[in-house]
Amino acid sequence: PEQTRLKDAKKLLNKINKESGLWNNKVTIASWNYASNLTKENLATKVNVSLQSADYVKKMWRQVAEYPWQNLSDPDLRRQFQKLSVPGLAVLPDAAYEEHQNIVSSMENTYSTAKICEYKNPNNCDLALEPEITELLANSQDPEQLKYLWVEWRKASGEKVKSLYPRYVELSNTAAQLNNLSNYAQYWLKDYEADDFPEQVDALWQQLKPLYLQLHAYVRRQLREKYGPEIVSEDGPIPAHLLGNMWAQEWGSVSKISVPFPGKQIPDVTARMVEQGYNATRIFRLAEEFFVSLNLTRMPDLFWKNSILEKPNDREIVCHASAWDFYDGKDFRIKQCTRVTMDHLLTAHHEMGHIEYYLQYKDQPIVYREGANPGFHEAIGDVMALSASTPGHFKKIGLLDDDSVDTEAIINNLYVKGLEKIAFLPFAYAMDRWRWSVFQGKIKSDEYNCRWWDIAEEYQGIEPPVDRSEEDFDPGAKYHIVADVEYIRYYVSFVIQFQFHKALCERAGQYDPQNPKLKPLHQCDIYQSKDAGALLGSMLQLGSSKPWQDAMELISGQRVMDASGLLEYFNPLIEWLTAENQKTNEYIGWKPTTKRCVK
Ligand SMILES: C=C(C[SeH])C(=O)N1CCC[C@H]1C(=O)O
Ligand SMILES: [Zn+2]
Repeated sequence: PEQTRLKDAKKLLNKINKESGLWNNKVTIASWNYASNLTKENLATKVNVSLQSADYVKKMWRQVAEYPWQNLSDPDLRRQFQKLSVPGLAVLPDAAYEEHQNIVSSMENTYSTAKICEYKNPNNCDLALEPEITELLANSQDPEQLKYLWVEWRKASGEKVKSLYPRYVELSNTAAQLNNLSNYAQYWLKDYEADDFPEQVDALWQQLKPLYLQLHAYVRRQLREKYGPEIVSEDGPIPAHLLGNMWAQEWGSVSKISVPFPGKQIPDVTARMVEQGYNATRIFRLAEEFFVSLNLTRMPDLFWKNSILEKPNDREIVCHASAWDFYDGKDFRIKQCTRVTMDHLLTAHHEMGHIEYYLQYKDQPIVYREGANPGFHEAIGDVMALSASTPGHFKKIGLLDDDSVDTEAIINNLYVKGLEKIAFLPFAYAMDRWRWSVFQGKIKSDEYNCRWWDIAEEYQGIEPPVDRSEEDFDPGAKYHIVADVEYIRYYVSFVIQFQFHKALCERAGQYDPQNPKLKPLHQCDIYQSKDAGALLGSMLQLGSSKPWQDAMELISGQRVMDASGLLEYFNPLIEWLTAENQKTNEYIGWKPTTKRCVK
């Protein structure tokens, strides 16, 4: 009878839940130990533990496959079994799984330990991406030095892992097929629970591209005025090395030379943070205080004890910021090579958003301890940062004196935010447009690099500072490519975080589209709103126990991703940029690059 079957099913799920919790904890500890001390011994231990864990996963996988769970009457039990039936890479045969682990660890190690020599000083070849190269790229205004850093980083990172990537693709696709999915792109996309998800992503891009074109045209003009028409053309792609970021993924660093109203306040609080003696711990305590003000959960003591918030000077570690769940309901950590800058203050909120999500769903079954979809997990911290980085909030915490909100100040603030949020969209889309095509076999290994630049030109309207070739492997110069981390999650996050922001601002009584007497969306600060915190917390507690459309409906009343929050937030900027580009008769868009990519 059905009751007996349900009782049996729950018993099996409880057993699997307990076992997989223990194995996840062991694997996460071994992964943490390697990522925070990149030695051969720690790598061997990590691979060894994950192979043991994979043996368990394969056994569990077979047990689930033989269990008649598909016709259980309880949809929640079916959902748990469905997730257990697609366990991922661990179902590769041991040798293949070990090879996949070693390839990814090797690519990530190369990236994390890559060094280049100082520009015009071959005696110092100790520059790492974090902090040295990142800071030079953000602050230098010497186009030759910028070109040098851009090229040398790619030689030291991407080019070094080029030979490994085809085998990584092959093994990843094999794993996907063992999981009954056609390729690794489909394996990644399954987490978005929508057959037309790529089309949803493209529809959002069609809606947002006009914003990007206006920002692109305005920034290109500003860079041309700074660096001259020889380097920055009137109607071509923007040379990627001038945008203040190694991957041109966010352009915040060029605000100082391009802000619309230079005399007015620019909300870059880095200098004030340094002046006030901010350090890593104080940055994270400030972020925590924001979550606590919403009546969300504070960081457990273990978090402060086990996290690594500053780059150690006695060993090599993976400096790319990350947040870790150890699946025991107690141990949650961040690893970040924190610098005292506004950018890292925002990143601290981003990472702590992951920890808050872990804390909120820590009592869910293991299979549900993930975001409603991966984009949700990336959005939470950014939603806090949207409030925490308003001029009004910065003034409240003493990081900004002038929080005036006259038109010119508003345009400056939205411009700085737009360089971070609007510029990012085509980059994030391009990242997985390229990888989806690679996993689907539409891009072959002998055209990896030139197709990468076709896509970067098509979506971002950027070009390399020098010709490229298939000797290069520029995708491998970006962390998520070498570390096997899916990226469309960030594109989703940068859209839905404004949907969440709008919903929480309304719940906090800070914003109402029908009431112009309240503040505009971009000035909303949900700080100390227990109502907003309760609404957000109720969504976070779900983990992935419900389809993301249910979680979206709970917080925003909608069951779809919707760009109108982002469009509303940036509306004053879009109007200003459009008018400004008309005034200067700017060419909107870009003609094909003159740079070549040699097959
Ligand atoms: C901060 C993290 C760790 Se989840 C990150 O990788 N981000 C955050 C924004 C986009 C993306 C990147 O750096 O490429
Ligand atoms: Zn993240």
